[in-house]
Amino acid sequence: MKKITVLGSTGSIGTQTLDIVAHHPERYALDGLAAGANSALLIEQALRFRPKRVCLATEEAARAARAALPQEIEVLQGEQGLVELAGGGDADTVVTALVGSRGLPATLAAIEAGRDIALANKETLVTAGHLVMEAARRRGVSILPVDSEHSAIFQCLNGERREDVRGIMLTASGGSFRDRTRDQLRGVTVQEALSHPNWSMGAKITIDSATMVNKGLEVIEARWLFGLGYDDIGVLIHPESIIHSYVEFNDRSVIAQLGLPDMRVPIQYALSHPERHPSPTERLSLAELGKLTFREMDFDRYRCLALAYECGRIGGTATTVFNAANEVAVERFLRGEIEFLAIEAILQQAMEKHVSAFDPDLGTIAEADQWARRLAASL
Ligand SMILES: NC(=O)C1=CN([C@@H]2O[C@H](COP(=O)(O)OP(=O)(O)OC[C@H]3O[C@@H](n4cnc5c(N)ncnc54)[C@H](OP(=O)(O)O)[C@@H]3O)[C@@H](O)[C@H]2O)C=CC1
Ligand SMILES: CC(=O)[C@@H](O)[C@H](O)COP(=O)(O)O
Ligand SMILES: [Mn+2]
Repeated sequence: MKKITVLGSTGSIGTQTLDIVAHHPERYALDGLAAGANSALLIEQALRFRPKRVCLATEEAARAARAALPQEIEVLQGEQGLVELAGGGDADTVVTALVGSRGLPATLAAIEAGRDIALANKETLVTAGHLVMEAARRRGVSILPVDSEHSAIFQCLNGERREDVRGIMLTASGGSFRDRTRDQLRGVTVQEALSHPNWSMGAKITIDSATMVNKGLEVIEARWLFGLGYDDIGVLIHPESIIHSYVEFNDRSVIAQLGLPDMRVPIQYALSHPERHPSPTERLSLAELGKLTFREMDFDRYRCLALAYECGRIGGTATTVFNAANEVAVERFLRGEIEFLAIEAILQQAMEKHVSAFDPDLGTIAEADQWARRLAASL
């Protein structure tokens, strides 16, 4: 029986992880659950799956959980509670499914405690990839990708020698506005931006997908997960999201991973690796689909992706700043404070003003993150 802790259990990835756990009660049990303020759903999950401990971000939500849950389920609270939940208990794997760089301390705590990480929270790698990967190496823990593209690459690399890899290609749906020109992006609404063509996801990543920041974060995520240079990581628009990514080898062979757009497949693989178990998801029928289409990435149309590559190549705190400025800009767009195209403008300005610090420690990363947040809030 594999014991699992889910950070962000009430979100899109979190609820789908619990779906997988429910589908395989003989294989998986929950050790801990954490959420932000949604105490109602977390209580429901805790009563159903009976973890030993839960954590909520706000005091009010934690109070509600203490009142509703039996005494044997311990209720933790706040950032410190999250770190305790991730690093304590006896989970084999911690699924990092909360959103944003706030996931970093808990991810590091889980790694230090020797837990394997099923990593959805890509912002932690973008913010401090070198620290996360170095801690994982030192503690001998596996970082198993949940992100669909990285799960695809991970599967394609299975049994291959790294020196035989020529490069990887991450596929991108193109997001909510893929059929619009830049001019047509002026005045788009939050509602329009939130309607992703293929995936049902949390609000922040859905906006990231529309700006193509998501693919930028994924390029940086891939750099850390697979140890590749930025010249060897490409992005291709694939509107159907059936080919989740592919690897090209030196002999010109290309190995791709395909499947319907359903995150329960990569989530389950991150938990079952190296085994594969029956899945509660639909089968892919290429005959029914008939055709798959592709478009060259247009870096003038999707300038945020070009910016992400630039930050990645600079390295150090440049990616920390890119991520933090984006988190704030997306929150502001979702609140209706700024236009869609202002997200890109804020990222551009943050990058122009930032002087990257190299090989930053946690303190330097926290400073850069806070600096970028203040700047992005003021622009
Ligand atoms: N959704 C998807 O298909 C994919 C997502 N990812 C990545 O996975 C991560 C999660 O995305 P997604 O599931 O879409 O996001 P959601 O917004 O759906 O869920 C976010 C989760 O984080 C919790 N949370 C928010 N604030 C805090 C906090 N302060 N402390 C603890 N928990 C908190 C939320 O709790 P509450 O409900 O209480 O607010 C919720 O459980 C992101 O990094 C995203 O980029 C990667 C690939 C695909
Ligand atoms: C499901 C998943 O992994 C998302 O990160 C997805 O990639 C978003 O779709 P885009 O290809 O539009 O960014
Ligand atoms: Mn993805």
